[in-house]
Amino acid sequence: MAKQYDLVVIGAGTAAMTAASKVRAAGRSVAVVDHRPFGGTCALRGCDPKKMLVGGTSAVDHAKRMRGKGVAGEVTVDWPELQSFKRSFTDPVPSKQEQSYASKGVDTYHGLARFIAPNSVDVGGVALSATHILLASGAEPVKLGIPGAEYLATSETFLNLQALPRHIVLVGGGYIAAEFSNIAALAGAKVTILQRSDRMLKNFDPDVVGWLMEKFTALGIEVRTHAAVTRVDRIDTGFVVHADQAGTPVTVSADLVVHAGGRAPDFEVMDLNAAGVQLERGRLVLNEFLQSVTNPAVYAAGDVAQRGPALTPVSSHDAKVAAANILEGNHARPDYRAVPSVAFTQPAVAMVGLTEEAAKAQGLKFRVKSSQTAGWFTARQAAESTYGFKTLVEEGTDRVLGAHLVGPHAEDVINVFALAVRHGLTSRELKSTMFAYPTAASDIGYML
Ligand SMILES: Cc1cc2nc3c(=O)[nH]c(=O)nc-3n(C[C@H](O)[C@H](O)[C@H](O)COP(=O)(O)OP(=O)(O)OC[C@H]3O[C@@H](n4cnc5c(N)ncnc54)[C@H](O)[C@@H]3O)c2cc1C
Ligand SMILES: NC(=O)c1ccc[n+]([C@@H]2O[C@H](COP(=O)([O-])OP(=O)(O)OC[C@H]3O[C@@H](n4cnc5c(N)ncnc54)[C@H](O)[C@@H]3O)[C@@H](O)[C@H]2O)c1
Repeated sequence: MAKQYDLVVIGAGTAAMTAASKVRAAGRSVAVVDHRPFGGTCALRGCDPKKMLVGGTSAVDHAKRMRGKGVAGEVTVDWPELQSFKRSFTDPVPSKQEQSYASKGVDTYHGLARFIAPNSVDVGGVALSATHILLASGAEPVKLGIPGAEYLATSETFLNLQALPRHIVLVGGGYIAAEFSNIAALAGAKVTILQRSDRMLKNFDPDVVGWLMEKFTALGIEVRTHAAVTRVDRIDTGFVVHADQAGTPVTVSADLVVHAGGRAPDFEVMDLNAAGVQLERGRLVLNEFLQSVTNPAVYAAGDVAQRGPALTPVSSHDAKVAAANILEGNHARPDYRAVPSVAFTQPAVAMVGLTEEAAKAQGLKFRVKSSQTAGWFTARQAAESTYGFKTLVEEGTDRVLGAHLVGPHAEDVINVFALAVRHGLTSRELKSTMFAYPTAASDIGYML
């Protein structure tokens, strides 16, 4: 006989923890299912382990920048030690998460969840039925559909490398390529990025990314744009990556080839047909309440929902919305205004709100202020030559529409702009705010 719950959550990542906790706190019975260690992508295979590695490589970058300015000697990354440092965070995550679920009275199941009926899933021979089922099953690297794709290492493999290969090729030029190239280059590897588009980090402002590319060059990272990877061959000494670079076939040899070509949900294993959950062009068909339009028992949150950007804060935001609708009936809608986004390069690049292109497309009248500011104190004090910004402010209302930053502490300063954009603060209000000095946030007034 099937075990009965008010809510079954598929996945045990960020979205799952938020939704399960909220629904359980309201007194409902909840089960969480994952076929991998509990904790999900961000804590185990994404944001957090990545940032632990960045902790080491950014220290090396800073030491290098300060050489001849009061810091002497060679500082290098000890990769195995840095990996141990990372594991000091990641290793305890699954048991902590399971303890957290247990302490809340949430049941946990290990195995792949597969629908067997509109309200039921099978997990390794155990049937779970529920009034509601939340898909919080995240995303996986997309299938690149090229010969030799099986030779590509995933981002997870890269984050767990016990030894750093000499030459790494990254297939793709988005977030993962930007961040991993910096980690690998600062740890001593030769890095080549093969990016199909005309530039890296397409979500970010082109000028700001252009300034960042100068730093990539300084780090020795080779970025090839208009280079679509078409095939990967395995040879005795490693791999040969074939690409079509602006119509010309090129090859690059590598010791490791890493998939950085995008992520998408994998619905195959879940058998959505058995639940009557409709997909359209690879996406769940959801209403404004994050509920399946064809099976009202099913909601979705986070990367699997593909509604907001595939970022951790969006997963928890979606989960709060879905939990509220499950508990109280449909009334909450996700609000994706001003989701800040950061690529943790050296230095970080960050954005929030509208790009110039998007603001123009919306027919808005706005002023742009933009400058490279390596001469400002924030950059000089950090001995960082890459520092710049672009801000968009609406004419008439004076509302801050968007901010695009690259430089020391951009990953933190962007949150102040996020507050302004989300809550409709004006440029005047931001400029009249006192920020502690000397901090990078104290530059905000000059950026507007
Ligand atoms: C390398 C990397 C770095 C990143 N860095 C950042 C960052 O710095 N900042 C940021 O905001 N975002 C970052 N992200 C994105 C972020 O990790 C995701 O947006 C977020 O973790 C998604 O959370 P989620 O709860 O939606 O899904 P996940 O955390 O992916 O959880 C889904 C879980 O569902 C399980 N699952 C899937 N199918 C089934 C099934 N059928 N049965 C049972 N279990 C199943 C999976 O095993 C997985 O554990 C990064 C991603 C990657 C890959
Ligand atoms: N700091 C962060 O917030 C962070 C970090 C890492 C990942 N993420 C999340 O994970 C997602 C996946 O990251 P990602 O970097 O894999 O994807 P991405 O979508 O950021 O970039 C993928 C890039 O790969 C290119 N590409 C695809 N196939 C290619 C091919 N055959 N040859 C050459 N280029 C090819 C695409 O043109 C695209 O520009 C991100 O979209 C983001 O949501 C976030």
